[in-house]
Amino acid sequence: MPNESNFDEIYDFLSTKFESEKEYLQAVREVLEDIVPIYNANEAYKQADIVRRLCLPERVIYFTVSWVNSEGTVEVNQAWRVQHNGVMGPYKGGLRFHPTVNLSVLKFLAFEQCFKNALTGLPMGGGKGGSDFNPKGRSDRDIMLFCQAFMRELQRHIGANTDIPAGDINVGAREIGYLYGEYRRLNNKFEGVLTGKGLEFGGSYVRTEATGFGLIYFTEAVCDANDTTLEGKRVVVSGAGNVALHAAKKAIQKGATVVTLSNSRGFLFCDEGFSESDIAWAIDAHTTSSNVLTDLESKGSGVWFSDKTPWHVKCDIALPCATQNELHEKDAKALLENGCSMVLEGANMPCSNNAQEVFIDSGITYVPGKASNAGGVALSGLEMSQNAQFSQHEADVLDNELQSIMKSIHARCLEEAKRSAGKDNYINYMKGANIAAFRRIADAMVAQGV
Ligand SMILES: NC(=O)C1=CN([C@@H]2O[C@H](COP(=O)(O)OP(=O)(O)OC[C@H]3O[C@@H](n4cnc5c(N)ncnc54)[C@H](O)[C@@H]3O)[C@@H](O)[C@H]2O)C=CC1
Ligand SMILES: O=C(O)CCC(=O)C(=O)O
Repeated sequence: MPNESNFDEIYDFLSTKFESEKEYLQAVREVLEDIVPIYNANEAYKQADIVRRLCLPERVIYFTVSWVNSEGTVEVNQAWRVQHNGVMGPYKGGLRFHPTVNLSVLKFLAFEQCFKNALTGLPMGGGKGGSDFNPKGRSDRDIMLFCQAFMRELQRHIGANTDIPAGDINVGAREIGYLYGEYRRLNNKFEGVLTGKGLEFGGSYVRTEATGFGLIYFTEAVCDANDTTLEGKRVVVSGAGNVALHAAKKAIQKGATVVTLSNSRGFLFCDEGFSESDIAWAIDAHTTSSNVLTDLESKGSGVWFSDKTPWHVKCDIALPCATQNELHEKDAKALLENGCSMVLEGANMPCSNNAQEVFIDSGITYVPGKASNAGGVALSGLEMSQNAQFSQHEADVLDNELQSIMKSIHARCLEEAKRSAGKDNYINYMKGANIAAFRRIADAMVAQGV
């Protein structure tokens, strides 16, 4: 029996079942509007009830992490791994340690990850995980103890061909090292079960840089499609973590002027643009400093604005690279008023639905993170294949591969956006990304049966 569907029917079904999961519903809503017409036009998709099945995670693992900190006190944290969809390959996606982590946040991230991973063209399904543990201000030893306790639970659900976690907010090289060490000790296996590992134990060159660099390679492809370049463009970046700093570094190398960086406490403004050495310093310091941006100000670079976001700063390009829902409708309007003509997401879902509408209605270029920040997971895919071959490729080879993957993601999105463009010929990258990814996943789901 074919399952004809419409947006309201599916969205109502999900919002009744998961009423309190606002981030998950937001991410699903963003995709559903674009894919329901594609679904309804395809008998095989309808026969297999693809849309409803694709919106629901295949498996959600919940566990409690009880651990003893370095002072001997027992601490208890909540943790999850959402294995959303595995038709394209082993579940793949990062781990986030942050007090705001909950099931809704991880379900939205895992859902988006499936679309992102499909866009890379590599054989990876989508997943995401993490914990409400807050590593800020904790000793190195506490972080190690937490990571070990977390992995003692997680290890039974993952594996190099099953589910391969990586880093995300507050999970970088140090945490991946502790997690990997515990997995190896418990399983007596040296396998590519995590990506983002140290170069000495199966890590890949360019993985650390890949998300931020990939974002700039995608931006270059957009510029190219619009007969322009990054040279001389003013760029507003939010965030001051892995993605933001590597995006800033590559943008500067391409001749752009990066005028802001930010964190949850405010933003740093540098009218003449940060130098490459400012950013190199911040890349070294950001995991140990309690506020790398005020430290940068103390070194004479930029002016710090407490409790403010960077969206009212004049720019040509905005790159939100911090966290979800950091850019709202009023911020989108401020960016437009100040001449911004391109917004490309480095973070996952940083723009609210209303902000996205402002960009799209105004006709400026807006690219969702599932396309523009896919460089990180793409390089993770390359780390997995290096691990499977027990090999390690050179940095320049991997950087070239990253550039070519970002170009082909851009081409896939552009092709679908052109195909679905209205009379105004607006290139809707969000629609292009959603549809291009959906077709790949839906075809794989049909092929694998119900
Ligand atoms: N690390 C990776 O490879 C990838 C990360 N992402 C996404 O990029 C974003 C940033 O991740 P990373 O740079 O890896 O994390 P990170 O932990 O290195 O940096 C996060 C940055 O965001 C800032 N931040 C966090 N919450 C904030 C808030 N409420 N308001 C303003 N700033 C806030 C932090 O101060 C920090 O500067 C996240 O949305 C993540 O999901 C996406 C693709 C891959
Ligand atoms: O490298 C990975 O596996 C995941 C990266 C990630 O979490 C993301 O793309 O949001």
